[in-house]
Amino acid sequence: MCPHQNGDAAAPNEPMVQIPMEGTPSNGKRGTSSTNAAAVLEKQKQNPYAPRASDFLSNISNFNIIESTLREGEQFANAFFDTKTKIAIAKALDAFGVEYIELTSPAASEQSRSDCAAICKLGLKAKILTHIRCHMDDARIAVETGVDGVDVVIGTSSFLREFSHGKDMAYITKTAIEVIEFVKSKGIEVRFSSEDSFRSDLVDLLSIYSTVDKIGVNRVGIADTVGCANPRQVYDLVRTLRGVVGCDIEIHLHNDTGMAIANAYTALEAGATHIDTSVLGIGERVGITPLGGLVACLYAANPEYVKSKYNLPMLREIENLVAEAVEVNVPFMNPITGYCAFTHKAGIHAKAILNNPSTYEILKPEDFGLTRYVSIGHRLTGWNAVKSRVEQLGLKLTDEEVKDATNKIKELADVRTQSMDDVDSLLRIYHSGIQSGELAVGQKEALDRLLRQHHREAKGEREPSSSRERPEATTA
Ligand SMILES: CC(=O)SCCNC(=O)CCNC(=O)[C@H](O)C(C)(C)COP(=O)(O)OP(=O)(O)OC[C@H]1O[C@@H](n2cnc3c(N)ncnc32)[C@H](O)[C@@H]1OP(=O)(O)O
Ligand SMILES: O=C(O)CCC(=O)C(=O)O
Ligand SMILES: [Zn+2]
Repeated sequence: MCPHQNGDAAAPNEPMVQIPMEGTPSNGKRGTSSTNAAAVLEKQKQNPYAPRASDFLSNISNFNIIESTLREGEQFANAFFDTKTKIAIAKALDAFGVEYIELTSPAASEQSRSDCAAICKLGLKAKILTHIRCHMDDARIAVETGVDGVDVVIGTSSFLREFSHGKDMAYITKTAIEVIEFVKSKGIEVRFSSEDSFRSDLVDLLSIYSTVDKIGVNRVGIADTVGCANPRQVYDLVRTLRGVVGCDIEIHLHNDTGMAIANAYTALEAGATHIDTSVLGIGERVGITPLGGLVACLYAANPEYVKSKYNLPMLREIENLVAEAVEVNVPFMNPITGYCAFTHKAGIHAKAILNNPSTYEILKPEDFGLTRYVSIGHRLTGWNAVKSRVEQLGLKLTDEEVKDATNKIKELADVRTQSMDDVDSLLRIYHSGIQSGELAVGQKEALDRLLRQHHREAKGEREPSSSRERPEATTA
């Protein structure tokens, strides 16, 4: 079980030191889209990766999240959300600050319809959307639920036209107009999306988007339904569409090849305004752009893009809520909340992290209500990490002595990873040996004797800790 799911911060099965957050220098900030051209050019001279003047289309500092855990997420094979769980997830997402919450079609089942109506009555700040087929029957049910908007979708690729609904572009266009005008007549938002956009004919796409834009659709949506798109294709399609429609542009990206976060970021750079996410990325197959991963990616561009809008420390709680609801663990490599997301191990990393966490961290754990750790009791450790533990324990050792003790930790860790208790006892024994004069730097046999003596004394009081013991994280 991941420690996060026990409500604990990241902490792998190794001894770790929690290190201070104070005085952490801010991450290198990149300019915003409002930066003037001269400043941008100057910045580019210093950093070729800084935003370019041509990035005028970019919405990375100004975007909306359409959170689809309660629609796309319900399509995850393991998902079953009862009413109570749906309400808990909707409330948590609202408290986090997402702009929109998308719900399963009320045409799916009677329970789906009544849950949709119930969530609409919660009075959340987030706008509530439901997601329907491009069909008048679905639209009539949707507008009666009390939603703030309806997301309409229909497949435009040859695959879907042939093997799903069997309709041609003329029929799709005619029905889209009818459904959009009907939803608009109810005074609520309407979005039109082409399913499987990246395998659709570009002329067909631009033609239907242009038509629905002209009749006043609020947003058009692009969907990488099969997860086949790469960032360059996403950039090209969104940028082209940006030149064709005046309305907002939403994008929905599946993660079959692991591109969903990169593609979402690129879509914003190209002028998309709304990104679909789900918590932990759950959805059909391997799902879509994960909320946490998107937040991490935008934070890395500039922390203010997300800090100003979202309650970042809630992310872990929301992920745990959804993970529990769909009976999965938060993946160990999950951005931000993964088991070891803020744990540093190798000696070279540990030294630099202790001097300045930004050396090896692009995300500040404290911004997410999380804690940074340095792992010590392993063969990759270094004397700087050990010294920081020595200081935390209030022991007085010279640098030479810390290096000597570090050699012993490495020798022991070559056999098995040392727990925090193991490291602490070794350091205390080493320290008292030095204080009493029983030990001096380099006296390996004397140190071994003192350690053996300690183990004999401890025997019977407690079992030696196992190499995979749950670590204690100590406060700095
Ligand atoms: C890529 C996506 O994730 S899109 C969203 C997917 N979401 C859902 O499917 C919601 C849950 N779905 C359901 O509960 C059901 O599939 C329902 C209620 C929507 C439809 O159920 P059924 O009427 O039994 O049809 P079934 O699911 O077998 O087939 C889908 C039907 O919708 C039609 N269809 C498929 N996509 C669309 C579309 N975008 N617009 C209009 N009609 C469509 C198909 O042609 C088929 O029609 P048919 O009954 O004439 O064969
Ligand atoms: O409505 C949309 O834009 C996307 C629908 C969907 O889930 C998909 O195409 O994968
Ligand atoms: Zn999808």
